[in-house]
Amino acid sequence: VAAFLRDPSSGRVYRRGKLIGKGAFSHCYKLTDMSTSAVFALKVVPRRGAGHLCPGGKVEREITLHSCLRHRNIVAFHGHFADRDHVYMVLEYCSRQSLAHVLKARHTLTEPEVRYYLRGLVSGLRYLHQRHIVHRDLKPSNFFLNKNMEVKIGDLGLAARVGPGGHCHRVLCGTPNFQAPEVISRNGHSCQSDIWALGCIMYMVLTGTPPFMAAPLSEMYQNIRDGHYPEPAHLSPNARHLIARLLAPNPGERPSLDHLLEDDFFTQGFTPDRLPPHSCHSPPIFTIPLPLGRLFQKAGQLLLSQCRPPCEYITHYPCPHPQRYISRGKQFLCVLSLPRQRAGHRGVLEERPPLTSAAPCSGLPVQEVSQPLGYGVRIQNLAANESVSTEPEGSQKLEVEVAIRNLQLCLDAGPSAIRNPPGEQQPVIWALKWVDYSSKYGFGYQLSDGSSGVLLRDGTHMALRSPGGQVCYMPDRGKLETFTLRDVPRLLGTKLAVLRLFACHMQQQLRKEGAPPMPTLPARPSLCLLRFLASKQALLLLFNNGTVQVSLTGVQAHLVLSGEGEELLLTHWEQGHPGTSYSLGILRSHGCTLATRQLLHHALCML
Ligand SMILES: Nc1ncnc2c1ncn2[C@@H]1O[C@H](COP(=O)(O)OP(=O)(O)OP(=O)(O)O)[C@@H](O)[C@H]1O
Repeated sequence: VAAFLRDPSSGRVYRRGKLIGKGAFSHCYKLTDMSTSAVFALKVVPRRGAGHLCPGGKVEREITLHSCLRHRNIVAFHGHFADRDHVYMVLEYCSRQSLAHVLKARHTLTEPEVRYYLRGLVSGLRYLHQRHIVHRDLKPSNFFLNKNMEVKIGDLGLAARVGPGGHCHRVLCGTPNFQAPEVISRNGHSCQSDIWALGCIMYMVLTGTPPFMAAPLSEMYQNIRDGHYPEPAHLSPNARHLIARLLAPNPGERPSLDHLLEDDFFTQGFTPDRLPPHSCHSPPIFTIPLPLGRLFQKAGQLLLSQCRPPCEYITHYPCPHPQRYISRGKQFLCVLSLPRQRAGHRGVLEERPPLTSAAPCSGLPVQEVSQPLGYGVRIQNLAANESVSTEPEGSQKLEVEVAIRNLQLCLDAGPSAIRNPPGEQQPVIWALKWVDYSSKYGFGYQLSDGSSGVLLRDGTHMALRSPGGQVCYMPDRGKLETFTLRDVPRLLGTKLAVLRLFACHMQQQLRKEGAPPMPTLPARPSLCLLRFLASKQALLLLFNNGTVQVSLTGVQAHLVLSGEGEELLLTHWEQGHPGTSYSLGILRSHGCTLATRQLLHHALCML
């Protein structure tokens, strides 16, 4: 191949660079446009072999199909030309080579990485299928990675258009390990056959080997037809379940690309927005025990820069380190506020937002201290004027009052008893797990119905509802915006990333603890955490539907007050026991134990 090449139709002159690699029919070189210095990959096919540019031939078909595609997850096709000896295709240069190269170095990938790659691949493949094109040769070596670790489907040498029946010619093509049952049975390749290949790839990147690889080939083909593959027992239940769905022998039973990302594997696990380049040769670190490490820090810095303009909200106490703010025995109220600043900026005092006259407690003496991550903390001395109203407009006062009334109702219901009355088991929504990182990002929690939420530092709330992965965002009290995971606006991307980090961490913790499967309860899109309050003995959570949860610190004991009026239900969990619920009527007739009363009382004092 000449050192300089000229595309006769555009007049562009290119300099051929080093050989990147060789395929069965082609060589690939680095290529530089002499006038713009733009770098490309040059795929060179010899004309004597597969490169016959005959109409309907392999190369002709590849060029015809590939040249009209434009998608961020498909290798871009920039042009083609030919000379006497070769056909040249000018392609987007993917400097980090392919997923096959990553696998060679890594052997297996982590689930968050697999979600990341699959999300890109599903997007690119959906684009192809919408244009009635099937790839027919999906495999790690055809998934290219650019400098930013974005994944791109490439090598459309075997791609074909499907006919009106949804199938293309009944030929046996593609890599044998990834061929679908209908392909080896010569029923033709369809979009579902590509989805089968995705299942094989998912299995392979998680376990290190393809699901079907027996020798002789006839035995492997039989396993493919039967959908028999070694059970990857060490993978998470969600991963195994999705693999089984993708590898359904009946093509009609495989999930469609439109619904694939709604599978629990995606909605119940963290998906990074990008991968670090070092993940090509070593596993990226996503889950570091609290504090959740660098990734959180990055997400948090982004969050700080993307949050709406400095907003103040009063912590009645989500303040993580109260002792820091108590000075000379005086009672202080902390007002945390986000400064207008760029991500990564660490200066605080110079950048703090000005006090506005609308600030809830303006007029009081104000002290300032600095915080390492870059937000200002204004401390207001309540002792100066304790009667001042600390409730901002549209506050949570009503919910607090309702919660106090309900706690009081239970306390007043009946006398102390030696043991709790006979209860029943009811499906109750409560927080099984939480992550308090409110000093930087927010308070994340995982509910018993499988959904997770985060009360962010700017007072907004975001939840990921299960099943289906609906994202519910509350920018303000009483306002609810819902999105599918795919449609979440870019502006909310970082908040979603923080929520997913929390969710991933909590799910892993629950898995480690061997938590029982979540019960299926009706989804409540508008359910959100209003406040959390911590004392030395307990954590109290207050939800906007009036539910109050008190969880004892150090001991596995939780009390949840849900419902209202005569429907009020007090549910009690103790280590190793299932939750037991008592109606108000039962409490009235039997009373409750002193321990339960003390917990109720403690919650009342906290509120
Ligand atoms: N757009 C690209 N950017 C960077 N490297 C590429 C690009 N396209 C191909 N390569 C690299 O060039 C080599 C040859 O790729 P090519 O697509 O020609 O063959 P293959 O996919 O490896 O084999 P086959 O054609 O037999 O499936 C591979 O190592 C591949 O990683």
